Amino acid sequence: MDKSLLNNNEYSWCFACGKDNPSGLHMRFEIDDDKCTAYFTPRREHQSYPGRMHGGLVAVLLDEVTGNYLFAKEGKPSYTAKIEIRYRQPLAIGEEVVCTGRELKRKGRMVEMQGTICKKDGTLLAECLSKMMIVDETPQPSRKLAAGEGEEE
Ligand SMILES: CCCCC/C=C\C/C=C\C/C=C\C/C=C\CCCC(=O)SCCNC(=O)CCNC(=O)[C@H](O)C(C)(C)COP(=O)(O)OP(=O)(O)OC[C@H]1O[C@@H](n2cnc3c(N)ncnc32)[C@H](O)[C@@H]1OP(=O)(O)O
Repeated sequence: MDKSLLNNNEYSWCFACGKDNPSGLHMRFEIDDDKCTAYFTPRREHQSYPGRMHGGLVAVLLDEVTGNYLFAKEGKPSYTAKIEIRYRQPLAIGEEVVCTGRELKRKGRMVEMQGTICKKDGTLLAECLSKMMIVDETPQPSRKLAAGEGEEE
């Protein structure tokens, strides 16, 4: 993998894992041969209805853990082309969960991924099936940001 990509200043603003994004989730990952794992504890600012994590942010956890597995394996970014989520049980605010991403199969540049989120006792809370397209180019920042516009005043 080209480690210089990971030190790219723009990448460090990723909402899910970017270390410089003050509004981000700051996810961290462990990569094995066949899977990526992330541990995450939803906080109050991630809430939808009282006590439960917002479903859109649950989708971020699944999207990121699958995308990270593919990036670690390929050394290239991939874009989410499709993601289908089954929300089985709520993710409780303050309770750590285990997120896992794996590859199921691929055809050309399109890779089918599976993501799961479980409680520490193994109870399945949410799962996804997604399609990710591997890309050769390095994603570019928006022209406005590159020109120094679009930052907060
Ligand atoms: C500035 C520097 C930054 C540096 C960063 C560098 C590195 C990053 C480092 C680390 C990354 C680490 C981890 C990543 C973690 C998480 C990942 C997050 C991912 C995202 O958060 S990402 C944002 C949301 N996402 C998008 O923003 C995608 C928008 N979209 C597109 O960009 C295009 O849409 C694209 C590329 C998907 C495809 O476009 P395309 O032009 O390449 O391909 P095309 O459309 O021609 O399709 C070719 C064949 O795929 C089939 N096909 C297409 N789509 C399909 C679908 N959904 N279902 C079934 N089949 C499909 C067609 O039917 C055709 O099939 P056939 O050839 O048989 O006809």
